[in-house]
Amino acid sequence: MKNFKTVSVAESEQLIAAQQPMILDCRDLKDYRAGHIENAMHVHEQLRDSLLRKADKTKPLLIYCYYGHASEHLAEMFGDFGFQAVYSLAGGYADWKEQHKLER
Ligand SMILES: O=S(=O)([O-])[S-]
Repeated sequence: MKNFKTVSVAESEQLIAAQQPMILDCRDLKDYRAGHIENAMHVHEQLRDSLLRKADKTKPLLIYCYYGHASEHLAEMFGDFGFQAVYSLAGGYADWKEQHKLER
């Protein structure tokens, strides 16, 4: 059984507004620096490992990457470690940006 949920941009916005998840960006650092979802943290290996070991497993977690593939693997890993509410952004930052471009 899948231990995380895939969410659209619209669903992720609702999630952010309602539950203030921890937001993890697993793209390259330079791309994170060039722009990221507000309040997202860049996940490097060390942060990932320390979160897996020490973070509150009941706190929702929203993970995104470029197009929504890498984030699924990471989401699965957090799910395997017992995190209870893990979400992967379908379409990744590309979709997020596209959506926000259209709104402007
Ligand atoms: O970031 S990605 O795995 O979707 S290309």
